[in-house]
Amino acid sequence: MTSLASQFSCHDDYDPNALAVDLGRQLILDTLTPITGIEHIPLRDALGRILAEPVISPIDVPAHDNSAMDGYGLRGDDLAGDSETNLSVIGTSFAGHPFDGPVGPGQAVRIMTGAKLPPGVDTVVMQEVVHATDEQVTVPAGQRKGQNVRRAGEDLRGGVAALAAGRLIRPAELGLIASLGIGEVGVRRRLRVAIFSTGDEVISIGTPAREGQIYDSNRYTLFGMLTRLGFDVIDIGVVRDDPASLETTFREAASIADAVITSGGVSVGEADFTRAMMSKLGEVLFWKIAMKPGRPMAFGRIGKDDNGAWLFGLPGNPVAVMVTFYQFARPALLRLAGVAPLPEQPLLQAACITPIRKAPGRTEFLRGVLFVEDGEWKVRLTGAQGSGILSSMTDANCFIVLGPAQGSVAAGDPVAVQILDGIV
Ligand SMILES: Nc1nc2c(c(=O)[nH]1)N[C@H]1C(S)=C(S)[C@@H](COP(=O)(O)OP(=O)(O)OC[C@H]3O[C@@H](n4cnc5c(N)ncnc54)[C@H](O)[C@@H]3O)O[C@H]1N2
Ligand code: MOO
Repeated sequence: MTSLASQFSCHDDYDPNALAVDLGRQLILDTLTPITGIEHIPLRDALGRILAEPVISPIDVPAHDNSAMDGYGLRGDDLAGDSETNLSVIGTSFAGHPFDGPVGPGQAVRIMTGAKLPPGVDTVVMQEVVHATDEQVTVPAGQRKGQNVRRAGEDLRGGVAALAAGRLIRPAELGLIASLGIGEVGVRRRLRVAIFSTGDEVISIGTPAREGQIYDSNRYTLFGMLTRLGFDVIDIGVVRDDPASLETTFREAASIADAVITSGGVSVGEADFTRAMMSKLGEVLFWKIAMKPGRPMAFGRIGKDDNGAWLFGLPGNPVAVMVTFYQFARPALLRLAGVAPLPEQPLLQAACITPIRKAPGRTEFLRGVLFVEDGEWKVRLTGAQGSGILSSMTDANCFIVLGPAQGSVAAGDPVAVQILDGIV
């Protein structure tokens, strides 16, 4: 690997004292190369996985011209234009049971939605607008040749890539692949991510907390965020602030995972052995990011080749873990897992009803509740915003993103909002 330090320090904008959020994110993305390895799996199992090869359509979808309405199929040239058209009904075309014979001038067929157009038919008139008996149909003036017809291949063309490699398979992709008659797909193997927490004060649930001890929440938020991305999570537990245990754990984690995420120990405290151990075992950069929360962060690689893994050393504070995960680790891990570069998630603009004090110079990610009032997007703060206050995340449905140039926000000012949950 090219030296991370040399790569990053030669960047014009690099400031080791406070790296801009966008720059840090980009530097990480530029460093990572996706994992390799393809698994061929049944379609339903592919939900949430990433295509390792394109899906080539073996057929046109739809396979034939068909009706978009229940009504009458006819020849567009028969339409009289400004007056009614009378046609004789010679049969019915059902979806799955087409009317095979040709439809000649002056003739029509009863046709259902999805039914193949018989030869000669190029136009469908919906049944609600006609007068019809079993033998005869009267079509009103004003119908257009070619209307209400779905053309063969208008969704997907045979021989062409319907989905590119690197596409995340969501419900829409499952349906689209199924529409091609394909029951198995080639996906990237699942990304393996090891997590552990550090700190003598941190204990796992199940152990009674003594004075000064706290329950580990970071492994749970990390487990949740990683699992929702479809990754395999290897939970290593809590590691004491002790160099020997840290060294063993880092080595083991790097040998079994593609990426290791730790929380705590990246600041400058006297018990921050994690930081020293990361430096000893790999090429790791310690960043101060110009953001709040989530100022200290480590990124790099520990271990060598197959025994190595990418490292994200997130700060210990529970909200800082979630913010740095969403802003840095999430896009990086998706790239590592093989997702093709994603368009930037669009930020919404909303009127902030809570005034916020802020000095320019860093990006702040405040926890907010986005809502609609009087037809307008509005957002309010969840309450206290300390980086240890995890209830500010549970109450939130969005981050309010105040960029580096932004100063204080007055009530009613527009702010950028990043929505936490989508519907797909
Ligand atoms: N002199 C300075 N002090 C601090 C700085 C600084 O720049 N200079 N930065 C502050 C910021 S910002 C943060 S964030 C923290 C990050 O420090 P560490 O990554 O070393 O984290 P810890 O000190 O280990 O823990 C911070 C905080 O979070 C609690 N914690 C840790 N792990 C967990 C866990 N698994 N579950 C729940 N809570 C956890 C821990 O008890 C501490 O309260 O440093 C500041 N200080
Ligand atoms: O910025 Mo620190 O990361 O929580 O408060």
